[in-house]
Amino acid sequence: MSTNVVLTPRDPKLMANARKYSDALDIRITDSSLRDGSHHKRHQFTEDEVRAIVGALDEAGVPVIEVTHGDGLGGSSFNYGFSKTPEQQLIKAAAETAKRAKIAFLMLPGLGTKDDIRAAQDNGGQICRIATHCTEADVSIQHFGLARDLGLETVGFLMMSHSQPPEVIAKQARIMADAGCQCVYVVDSAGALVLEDVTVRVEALVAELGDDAQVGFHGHENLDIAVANSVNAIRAGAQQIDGSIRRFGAGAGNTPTEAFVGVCDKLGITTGVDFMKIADAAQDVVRPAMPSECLVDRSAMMMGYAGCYSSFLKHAEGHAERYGVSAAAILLEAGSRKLVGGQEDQLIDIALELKKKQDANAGV
Ligand SMILES: CC[C@H](O)CC(=O)C(=O)O
Ligand SMILES: [Mn+2]
Repeated sequence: MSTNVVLTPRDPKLMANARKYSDALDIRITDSSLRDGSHHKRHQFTEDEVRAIVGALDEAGVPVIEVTHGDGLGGSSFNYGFSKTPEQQLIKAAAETAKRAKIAFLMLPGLGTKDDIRAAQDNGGQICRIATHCTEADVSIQHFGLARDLGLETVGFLMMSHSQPPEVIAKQARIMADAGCQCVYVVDSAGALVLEDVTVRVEALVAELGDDAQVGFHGHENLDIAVANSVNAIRAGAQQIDGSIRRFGAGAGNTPTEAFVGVCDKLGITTGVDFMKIADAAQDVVRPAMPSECLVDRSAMMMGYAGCYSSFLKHAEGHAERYGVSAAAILLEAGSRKLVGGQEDQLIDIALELKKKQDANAGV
């Protein structure tokens, strides 16, 4: 367990790397509300909402803004939920609106294609974020190769990082870095990592990657500690951190960008984001575009507790209503079965099994 209690002085080589990718900021924040928040919004973003949110984030100084369907390029489908507005149109609107921020997009190999990456770049996307389950980094190799050939900046997402020990995800991070990934993220998809769980994973990646690639952290708020987890990630050497303004993300949402910026200000960690402006943006621009607040409610807590993929929440709520069972019970069971993204259909099986048990208990 780490004994770090203050911001770790960085290796000068890593800091040089940070300057290369992060414009001399201590850490670089990526706001994911227009991608991770797409889950909470059931993929119903309009172009006007994207322009308004990008404008406000850009004005506040957020350096990177991610825009895509919640499940990444090509996610608009029966299984994941159809987008109201084609994501490529939203990426284009974001790129047209941003004056300073770079626009990032997410893709999961097998769901998005190489042509989707090319289209996103044509529409103004500059950072290609490629996500795999944390034991399957090898499926991203050709996509990182393409992204680098196209001159895109690259980020890798090791999803469900709570489910594997540090040494396993460090080896997976090495696969991504060798394939051309410039920053590998520990992704706490379930919001299940608790404080030192983050520290040891980030430290393992930093040790493995050295100055070959940066390390990032993407948190979820299901157990209400995403800001603290993100600070731990920085102390362990992470140089890129994801937030979502107003926590607008899957499950209980992500690390709230505005609170995180405030905490960084107080800790002397430079983000380049103006706290007053981001606080205003959260309240005045982003909240009106949200269908509801992202809450640490019973279902969200079950996801963090059981290690369940945050984007299952809306699917589980739909099945719970349809079959008259508890969404929290579906999510708890999905966590114990270790379901991963792409297995959304199995939530229906769980709901039906719960219904059968419930009916049997009631003598139906
Ligand atoms: C694309 C699926 C997923 O929402 C990516 C992500 O943000 C996570 O795993 O937390
Ligand atoms: Mn997420």
